[in-house]
Amino acid sequence: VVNGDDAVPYSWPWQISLQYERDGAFYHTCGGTLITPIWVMTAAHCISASRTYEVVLGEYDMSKAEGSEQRIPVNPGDIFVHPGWNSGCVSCGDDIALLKLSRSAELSDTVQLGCLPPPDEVLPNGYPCYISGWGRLYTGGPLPAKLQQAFLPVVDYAHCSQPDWWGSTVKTTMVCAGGDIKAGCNGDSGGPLNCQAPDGIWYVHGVTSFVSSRGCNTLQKPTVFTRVSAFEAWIKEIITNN
Ligand SMILES: CC(C)c1ccc(NC(=O)[C@H](Cc2ccccc2)NC(=O)[C@H](CCCC[NH3+])NC(=O)C(F)(F)F)cc1
Repeated sequence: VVNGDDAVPYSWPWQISLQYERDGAFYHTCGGTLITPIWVMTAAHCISASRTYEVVLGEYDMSKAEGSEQRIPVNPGDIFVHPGWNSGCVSCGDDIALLKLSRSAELSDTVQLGCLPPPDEVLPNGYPCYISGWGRLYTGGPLPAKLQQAFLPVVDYAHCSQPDWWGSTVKTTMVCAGGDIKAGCNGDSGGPLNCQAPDGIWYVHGVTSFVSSRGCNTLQKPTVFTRVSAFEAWIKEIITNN
């Protein structure tokens, strides 16, 4: 997250860290959202068939063990990438995947479920949301130890698809947010776009998908998210049948 702040510890208790194994150690590669005690929602582009993954819940400061972490392996056969995803075409969309955990997460005040928005709900321009993640602090920069967050207002499709914004790269199955000096960055992929409803409930409206290859916080190139409300039938189908 570029130009964000340290989140209040465990204030986004559905945020997870997706980690892959290399030479016997695990490394953060993407964010994700716990949506049921055994299902995590992340980005399809986070998944490589050849890798072994673990999900870390109840994480805040990556540099120390704080007692609330739960490390749960993901079995290779329990990774469901959206059938429409094309790894050579991030702008084609469908950048969403579901991971079934090998055991149930224990819910607590540091590990909670993220709520899915009403199906097909599209937020208006300027709606206040927050991105959270352990992605780079600036383009090419370091990963933070503590979970970061940044205020990222929604840029509606009418604005986001303007020629000098994302043009035809953005689709209606995506949500844009930001476009100023705050942005997601590598390592935030797969994580949530958190938006509070009038009744005070937080909903996860986006899965962090892409930023401009000219740099994470490029003006008029808002961070682009998979629009969760466009994929609820698929999410329900996968969770019901597996
Ligand atoms: C034109 C369109 C096809 C398009 C193609 C690629 C991109 N962006 C990118 O490829 C930039 C490149 C980059 C590297 C380093 C720093 C900043 C940006 N990376 C990204 O946007 C990667 C997803 C890449 C998926 C494809 N392999 N996502 C992210 O970094 C995140 F965190 F924002 F989700 C954006 C749009």
